[in-house]
Amino acid sequence: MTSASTPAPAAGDPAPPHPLSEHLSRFAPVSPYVDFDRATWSRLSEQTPLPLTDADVDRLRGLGDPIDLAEVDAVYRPLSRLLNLYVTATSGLHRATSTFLGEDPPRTPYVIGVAGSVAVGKSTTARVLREMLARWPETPHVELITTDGFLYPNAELERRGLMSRKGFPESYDRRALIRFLSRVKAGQSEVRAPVYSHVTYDIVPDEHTVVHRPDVLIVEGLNVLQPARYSSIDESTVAVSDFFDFSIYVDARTRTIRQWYVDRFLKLRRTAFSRPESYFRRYAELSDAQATERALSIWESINAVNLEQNVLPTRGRATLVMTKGTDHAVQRLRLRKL
Ligand SMILES: Nc1ncnc2c1ncn2[C@@H]1O[C@H](COP(=O)(O)OP(=O)(O)O)[C@@H](O)[C@H]1O
Ligand SMILES: CC(C)(COP(=O)(O)O)[C@@H](O)C(=O)NCCC(=O)O
Repeated sequence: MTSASTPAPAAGDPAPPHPLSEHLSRFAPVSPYVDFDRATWSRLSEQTPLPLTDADVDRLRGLGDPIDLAEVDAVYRPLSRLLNLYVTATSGLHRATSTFLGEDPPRTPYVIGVAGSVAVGKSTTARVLREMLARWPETPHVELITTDGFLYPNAELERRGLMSRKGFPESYDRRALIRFLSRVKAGQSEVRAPVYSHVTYDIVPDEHTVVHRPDVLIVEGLNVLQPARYSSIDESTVAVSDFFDFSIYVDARTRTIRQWYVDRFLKLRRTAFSRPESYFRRYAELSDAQATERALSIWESINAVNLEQNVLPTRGRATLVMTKGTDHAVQRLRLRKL
């Protein structure tokens, strides 16, 4: 009912404020993110050239990830432009600090973390970004490491009772990873990281990747956004993410990722699992139904638990959250503005 002193709203007038709106807005959390749908995001960098070709994307695509040039154009072109702006701004900030201190330190690498569940496609995201960023004249030298190299070797995981918790935060040598990152950030000319093999399911003895003072280092792994853990034995409470200048969380619904994990497991039977040195050799002979059952059991007992308990809770710490749909295409992007 409308009273005589309150004229009826005309069509097109804004809705009157809810009587409690002022009160409620005082308590409503302000999102630190600005939200984009795919189309709005893709329009953000129309002037930026796309440096990759179909052949490049074919080479970078991970197993089970159907990424194509249209996806790179819509999602990664704006992202590489944004990162180029951030890299330039950050190096200006470092120069200001050096001027203030009267020092001439080595150039500090710009470090980008890529987090998300097992099988969500972090590797493809990290590889495409590496390629795109290396095409900018400011950052020709981009290196990529995955945190699986810092998992404890299986013998040590067994000693600690952690063989069924591979990928959980406690299965990594966190101090070694932090040592590695501080050396890279300090501009050391050669920093070594251990190597993990998905085929032997273990650290490769006596093998290392060497990072040579990159302009940008991309660090990809499940747990890279974990907060520091305080421990009275380990006096360091530094987190891996303290070394990041930017971080990306690759996201999708859990039930979608579970399907991707199962699909990939079925494909791996014909490739990696059938190699004589494969830890999963016994799975190569399984029927589709048996392999699906095995994959679901690994997913539910290890990867889903880790996702829910450790990985998903770190999503809100990322600078950018990229959310994929069931077809792997990124549908939504949230960029931290606060
Ligand atoms: N059992 C396996 N054998 C061989 N390669 C694997 C196996 N599991 C995963 N991979 C590969 O290892 C890489 C990392 O996988 P994962 O940690 O699940 O991250 P993501 O799928 O998010 O990139 C991917 O390229 C994937 O195809
Ligand atoms: C090696 C991984 C822990 C991922 O390591 P990351 O590079 O993300 O640190 C993961 O891919 C894995 O193998 N998890 C064990 C359970 C499984 O086989 O799915």
